[in-house]
Amino acid sequence: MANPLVAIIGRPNVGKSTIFNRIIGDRLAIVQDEPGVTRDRIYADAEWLGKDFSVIDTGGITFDDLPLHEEIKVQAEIAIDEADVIVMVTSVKEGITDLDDQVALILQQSNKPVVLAVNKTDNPELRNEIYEFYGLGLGDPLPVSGSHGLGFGDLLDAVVANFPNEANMAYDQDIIKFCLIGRPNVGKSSLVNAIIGEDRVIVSELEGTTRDAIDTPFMTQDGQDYVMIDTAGIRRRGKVYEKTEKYSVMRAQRAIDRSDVVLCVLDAETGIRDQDKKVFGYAHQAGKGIIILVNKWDTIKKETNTMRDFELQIRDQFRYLHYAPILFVSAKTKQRLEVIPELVDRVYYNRNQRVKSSLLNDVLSDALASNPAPSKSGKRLKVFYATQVATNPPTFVVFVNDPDLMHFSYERFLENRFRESFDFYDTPIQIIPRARK
Ligand SMILES: Nc1nc2c(ncn2[C@@H]2O[C@H](COP(=O)(O)OP(=O)(O)OP(=O)(O)O)[C@@H](O)[C@H]2O)c(=O)[nH]1
Ligand SMILES: Nc1nc2c(ncn2[C@@H]2O[C@H](COP(=O)(O)OP(=O)(O)OP(=O)(O)O)[C@@H](O)[C@H]2O)c(=O)[nH]1
Repeated sequence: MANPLVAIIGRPNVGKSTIFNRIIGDRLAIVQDEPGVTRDRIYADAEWLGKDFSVIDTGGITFDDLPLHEEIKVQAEIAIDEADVIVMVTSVKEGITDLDDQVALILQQSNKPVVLAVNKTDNPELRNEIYEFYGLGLGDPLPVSGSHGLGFGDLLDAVVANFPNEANMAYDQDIIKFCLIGRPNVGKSSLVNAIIGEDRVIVSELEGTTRDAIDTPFMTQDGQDYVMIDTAGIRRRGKVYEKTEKYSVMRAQRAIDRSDVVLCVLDAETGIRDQDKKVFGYAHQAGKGIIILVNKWDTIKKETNTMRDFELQIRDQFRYLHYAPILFVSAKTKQRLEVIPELVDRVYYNRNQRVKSSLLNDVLSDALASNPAPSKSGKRLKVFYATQVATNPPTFVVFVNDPDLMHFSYERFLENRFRESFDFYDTPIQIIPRARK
């Protein structure tokens, strides 16, 4: 379940972002009007010959107060700490530079697999010049051209060949994976400690599973296994790069990708900030089950409508999370923390439901009868039938006469009908309109 992570590193201007974009292909074409981290991306999913992985362009994590050669060292450190395979990018145009040598030295001392890409090899003549790159001591240099899209087959073959054994990376299917995300200081670590510290929780070693050192497995007394993914980054404390925003966003994205359910933590004391919206939006886009935790509830003076008003604010500012339950908690007083595992269970269970086609289509016909499909420029949308094609998140293909006639608001209407009729509470639902000939 954890996709292998590939880090792209190299000195400025060698073409890292060009190569990043080539590797992730058209995945940057993200639907507009959706919240989340869409621009200026340094982390994305990719696929090669049926193998899924994630890529990070460490060149995008910059440190204003560091001189260049120090900045590159930190980028290399991030790659070594996080990635399964590192792609070091150089350029045939300039040959080996001092900075290349420094980065190569750091990589040699790590025991991470490195694939060496010699970029800007735009034509066959330039291929003769790549041999000097053996001098970096990182194995065979592979010629690529980011701008012309050359050499990527061999490059990705070499990357994929270095992936760790899949069996070692997967948690068992019935283990519920969740993570806590939120901006610095909202209380993620305190929540983690308070949840794990509960008497009803037994920290288990998940025998037989090689678990990621940054994850915390535990079991509740009813025997349900959980893995808290990337335990709020607490084990990386002390690294220079820990506090930079791009790094923490990347880290959160990766934790979200690996989880079934995401606990989005807000701070009651400071209220909602713009920064909260970015990663919450990503969790929604990734189709995860979402629970909103309002932490530090102990700091708030309560009057009759305090909770209701706060809830209205959340609903207003996070409209796309209309399905997510909200829980007001305190890591300090432990208020309502005991509800969290139950809620995580419920979200997980709901997202994994599979609905019988006959029932689904009964609900669909009722929905169509109560609110007929709209028409657009004289053409009316006809909806024929629906079928559930996936769980976790629940995904439905709806067959129609012309998918272009499916308006967002009608899609939302069907989504809500399905949600209410089948207890798909707390989870995004995906609806894919498809033409039936
Ligand atoms: N000739 C040639 N130019 C390339 C190739 N790939 C990238 N470039 C150019 O090299 C320059 C740098 O490319 P980027 O992808 O921005 O390089 P980068 O390593 O991400 O740079 P930083 O953001 O400074 O770290 C741009 O002008 C690209 O158009 C290539 O394969 N051939
Ligand atoms: N009053 C009150 N304070 C809290 C609560 N939870 C956390 N805090 C305090 O908030 C501060 C930040 O808590 P952390 O748990 O370190 O927050 P974090 O989100 O892990 O922070 P980063 O590691 O910086 O991302 C600490 O001083 C905590 O003691 C709470 O429920 N009530």
